Amino acid sequence: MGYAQLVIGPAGSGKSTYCSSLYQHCETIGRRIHIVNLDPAAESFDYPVAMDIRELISLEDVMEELKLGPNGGLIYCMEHLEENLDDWLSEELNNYLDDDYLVFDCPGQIELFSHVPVLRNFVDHLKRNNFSVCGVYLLDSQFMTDVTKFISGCMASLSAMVQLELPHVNILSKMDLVTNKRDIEDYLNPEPRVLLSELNQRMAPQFEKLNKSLIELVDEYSMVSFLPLDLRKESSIQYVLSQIDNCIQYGEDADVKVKDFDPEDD
Ligand SMILES: Nc1nc2c(ncn2[C@@H]2O[C@H](COP(=O)(O)OP(=O)(O)OP(=O)(O)O)[C@@H](O)[C@H]2O)c(=O)[nH]1
Ligand SMILES: [Mg+2]
Repeated sequence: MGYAQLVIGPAGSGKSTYCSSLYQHCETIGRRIHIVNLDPAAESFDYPVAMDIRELISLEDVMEELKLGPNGGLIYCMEHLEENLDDWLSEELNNYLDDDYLVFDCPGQIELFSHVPVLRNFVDHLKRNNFSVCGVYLLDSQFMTDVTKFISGCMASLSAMVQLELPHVNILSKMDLVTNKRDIEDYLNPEPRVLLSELNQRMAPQFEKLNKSLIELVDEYSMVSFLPLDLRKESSIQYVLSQIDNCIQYGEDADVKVKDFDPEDD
């Protein structure tokens, strides 16, 4: 059994930075993880790249040869990945051991996890290869300034959850930039009733029924639970990681690995 995180979320929400901080954290505590780049447009990395979609296809070539723009080009690259799951991905996965832990750094184009089937098929392929996979959805805390943005962030995350059908962890990223923690606290574990009343205050009266349905939806899917992530704090990274590990039942094997690092063995 392998383990994997699929790191998704809107453009610029901090996915690649999260991957690199996670890598550093794991290096510090002596835990083996591998970060995979799935973004054909990525140019530089703060982490060692274990697998790289750019070895399969180059966005630059696609844009030039097919006369596509950056987003159409990206979709083409991802569809190419989809067609090569059995060849390229399976072959790459062969390099990893049974209990290895892979973290996939995805592109930020939101259509990839709302209605384009590429990532769904990617995940299904991982599952067929015996990986236990968790969707890790990052949302930028900078946008959590009012209830309407919170709800639209929840909806985007929900569409990823419905599309991918994975255990799902929501993260509020860039907590170091939040100056007034109290503003955010309202959205970390909010009362549905409070959200509804805020929403009704913000919107014209004809939206009241819609607002009620939206809040019920968000509440029923337990979407209103975000883990705050402050990358300056090891404890924050560790907590988020432990929650994700829990979701994919990574644990018993970890004990074995810790023993491997026992200095007495040297
Ligand atoms: N202050 C602060 N800035 C952050 C944090 N995480 C990311 N950033 C900044 O936010 C910007 C986007 O970060 P990335 O990690 O590239 O975001 P991404 O989600 O990988 O972006 P795409 O791959 O383009 O979708 C960069 O300028 C980062 O330096 C954080 O925790 N704190
Ligand atoms: Mg990125």
